[in-house]
Amino acid sequence: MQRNFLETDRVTVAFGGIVALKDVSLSVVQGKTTAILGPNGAGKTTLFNAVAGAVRPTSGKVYFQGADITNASPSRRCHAGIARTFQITQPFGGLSVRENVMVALAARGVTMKEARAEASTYIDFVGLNAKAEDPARILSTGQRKRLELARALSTHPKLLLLDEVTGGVDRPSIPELLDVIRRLREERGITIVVVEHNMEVLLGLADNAFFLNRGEVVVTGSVEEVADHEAVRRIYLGDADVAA
Ligand SMILES: Nc1ncnc2c1ncn2[C@@H]1O[C@H](COP(=O)(O)OP(=O)(O)OP(=O)(O)O)[C@@H](O)[C@H]1O
Repeated sequence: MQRNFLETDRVTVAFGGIVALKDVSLSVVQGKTTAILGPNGAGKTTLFNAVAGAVRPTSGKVYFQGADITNASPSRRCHAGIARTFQITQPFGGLSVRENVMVALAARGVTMKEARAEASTYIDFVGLNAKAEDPARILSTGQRKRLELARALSTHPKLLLLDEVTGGVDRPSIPELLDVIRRLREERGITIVVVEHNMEVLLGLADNAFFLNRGEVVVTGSVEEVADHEAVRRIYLGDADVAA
């Protein structure tokens, strides 16, 4: 059976009595940017965790590049080309931007000399050259997000899961962050899945979207179709629950 680049096949994740995901079938096309939308507690982070390997589905399967990775460890998935960023960025505050990227590279076992050279490439890519020797703790939220992207690049990802891309980022800094994300796809061929609340951002960034509510996919389609869907508009305008 021909499978898409990333697929979840009827994935259910239950934490005791709480069903965080219920029969979620997600399909991500290589080279496209896919958005995951939904109100608080809809299951977006749990879906990322199930793809990255931080949680195991209670039932269902996860496929990446045609291979069943449902039971693969997070490090095996990382090795296969899956990387993620987090809602709350966690750089080593006392280390410089350059050192933060080098630490990520060292985890891959490269020499210090190679790590320094490769780190420069990624720091340049995300536009943090001027901050390379500054400690990460003095970076703005937007700069931290870009540092996180540089760190993610060090794993040579084919698929990048971005949680709350613009969350906490001041408005004027959003365009340059989005520009980096677009270039990840255009120049590095990385397939991107984003969780993002800002509809304006999504319309300029994503091709397809999946809208989750209470752990279930309730709307899918192009990002424009999903943004225009009545249930989605209701949630975004009033934060009401679709099932209510
Ligand atoms: N480790 C866990 N143990 C118990 N319940 C959990 C766990 N992780 C998530 N949940 C529950 O699963 C549901 C989905 O949570 P999840 O964090 O995936 O939603 P989300 O869409 O990412 O929400 P937000 O937008 O607030 O980040 C919630 O009810 C949450 O409380």
